[in-house]
Amino acid sequence: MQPVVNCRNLSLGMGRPKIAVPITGKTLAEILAAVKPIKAAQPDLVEWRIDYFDGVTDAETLQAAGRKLRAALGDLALLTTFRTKGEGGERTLSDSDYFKVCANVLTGHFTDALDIERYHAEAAVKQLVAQAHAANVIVIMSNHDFDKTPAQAEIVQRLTSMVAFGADIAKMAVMPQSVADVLTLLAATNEARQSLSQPIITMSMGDLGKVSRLAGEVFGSCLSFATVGAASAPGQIALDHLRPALETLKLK
Ligand SMILES: O=C1C[C@@](O)(C(=O)O)C[C@@H](O)[C@@H]1O
Repeated sequence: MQPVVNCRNLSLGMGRPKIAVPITGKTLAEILAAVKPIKAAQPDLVEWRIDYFDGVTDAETLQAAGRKLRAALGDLALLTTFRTKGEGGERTLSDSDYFKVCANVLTGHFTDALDIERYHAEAAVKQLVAQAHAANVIVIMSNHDFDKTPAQAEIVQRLTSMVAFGADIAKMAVMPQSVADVLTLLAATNEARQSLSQPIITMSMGDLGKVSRLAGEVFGSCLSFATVGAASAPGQIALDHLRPALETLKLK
């Protein structure tokens, strides 16, 4: 039995990979304007990339915007992510501000899932995981390498350590410099999905890695990020192209 995580109305880890679409608006007006076309495209989940949002460091502004977004999304599952600059995000924050922002997301009660970056201080990461679980929020723990693709064993080890830190889902995004790097990511995905007790999300970024965003059901990644409008990382495929490809590659 493959591990499955339920998030709102989604079962992650079962069947075809689910499709997430990022919202990267800077203002509340831009964020809310993105909702209509995204809903029309019918993704499975929306990712709010709050590192793009101008008001992210003010708790009240963040929470008020989060509640408006939540209401606008209806029953669509929401993942909230602050991606730090060092991992490919828009904004630099001190570690303590990063954890404050994430805690403000949780006390705002608007999100179904929270992205927590693995490579911050262990005690702080574990405390945030506990806070998320107490609030019934799914933890998607993450690590991004925008320069290279680590060795297969290293990718598996990082995903394994995320599960050891309490992740409900472990996520790894890497940059390929060669076709062999894409194969490394796919092999690591297949290995980790067999050894871990939780579902995983992986992707090889950029054009070379696009194939990894299509083939999750075969290799073991439960979610693929697609675009409706702006992309939030290199290599993301338009949702209208991704969905039929995932259906085509579906395992009977
Ligand atoms: O972790 C990820 C994956 C991602 O980096 C991608 O490559 O699709 C896009 C990010 O918005 C998201 O938080």
